[in-house]
Amino acid sequence: MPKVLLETKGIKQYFPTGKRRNEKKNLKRLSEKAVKIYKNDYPTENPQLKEKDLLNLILEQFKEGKKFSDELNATLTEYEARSNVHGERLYVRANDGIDLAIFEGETVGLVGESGCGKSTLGRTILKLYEPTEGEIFFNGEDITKYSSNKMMPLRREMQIIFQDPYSALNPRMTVGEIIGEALLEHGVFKSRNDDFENYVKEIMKTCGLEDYMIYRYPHEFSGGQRQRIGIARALALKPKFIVCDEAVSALDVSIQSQIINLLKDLQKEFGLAYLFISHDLSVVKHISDRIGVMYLGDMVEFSDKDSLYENPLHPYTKALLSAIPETDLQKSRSKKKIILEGDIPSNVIVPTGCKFHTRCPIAKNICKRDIPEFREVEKGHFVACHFSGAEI
Ligand SMILES: Nc1ncnc2c1ncn2[C@@H]1O[C@H](COP(=O)(O)OP(=O)(O)OP(=O)(O)O)[C@@H](O)[C@H]1O
Repeated sequence: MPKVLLETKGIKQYFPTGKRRNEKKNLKRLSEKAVKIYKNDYPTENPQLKEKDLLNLILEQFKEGKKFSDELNATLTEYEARSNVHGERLYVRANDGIDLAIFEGETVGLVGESGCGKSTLGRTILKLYEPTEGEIFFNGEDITKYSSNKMMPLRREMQIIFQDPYSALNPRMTVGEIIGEALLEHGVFKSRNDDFENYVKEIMKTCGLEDYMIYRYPHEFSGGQRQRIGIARALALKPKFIVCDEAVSALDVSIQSQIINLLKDLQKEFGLAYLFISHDLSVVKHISDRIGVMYLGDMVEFSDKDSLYENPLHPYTKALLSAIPETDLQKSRSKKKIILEGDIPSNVIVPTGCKFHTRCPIAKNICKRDIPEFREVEKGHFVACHFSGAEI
């Protein structure tokens, strides 16, 4: 049985956005708008009711699933979401209670649309952000409350590779200095002596970089080579765990597969565990053992790779998978495309009930009202949906 290396329990990461102002005005504006549309769409229904009572009636019907016009639906959804915000401040709810376990030597992929909170989770796990709520364990040690000083020895074991190989490397430092910086900081070497240089060259070689590059500057290299430099830097301290945050997204497809193969080789050689963050499900497929799908700060599905691709249970996962292009023409023709309507809602004013209900093709009344539990429906396959697995 593999050992759990990293675990999060109920991680919440809320970023304050400022004071909540004019909320009463907003609600008033929305309720007036809803009543106006309703009166226009159904001029003969309940003309005797006062505005307030009419609004309550409309909201009741909305929750019961009555089909209104798109405009009225959108207005009522926003009204409900805004009524649902408590307290004085508004927050960006980047992570809204995430449980995750990563085993030694495995790769967990994390997918979801831009802004759903993947990077925030990766950074919170590394304690680059303090979590608003929840707990983080590394190697069984509760590191939630560790100060940056106390985190220092653990930093050797937990590293990150960033998306943009162009901006992530200091242009004033040579490749050797970039890769070796952490070695000096952590006292692995006292100075840039011969042993230091040989060690850096060895790491470079492992990452497919040649010796001569050690005295060169990042701008002299291609995107793929720069990403190799970023990987070498992360690897220098021989970590156990690396967060790869969109590590191949900025690269050409052919270079992407080279870097993924390099990451896989390094994993085998050093027994590394990765949290591999990407918005692209076809990239994640090549490297992950297990995959989590995020939507608006929540983990909505989590499972081993095969189960997820062969038997997706959440309508959002199904929609993401249906968007992957098929190379086989036959398969491509028979593949059902699920087009999600509308935009991702704000993660400040979040929808009530299941956050996905505003875009979900199979949403029912309960979805507007009740938050679905994140539950294990098959061994190791978790999903947060009232109608998991239902046909779309
Ligand atoms: N330091 C911060 N302060 C305030 N809000 C933040 C901060 N970092 C992230 N956010 C917000 O949190 C939400 C989640 O962002 P995050 O970068 O984690 O998403 P993501 O899924 O990684 O998206 P992308 O792939 O575009 O980076 C976004 O709405 C973002 O604007």
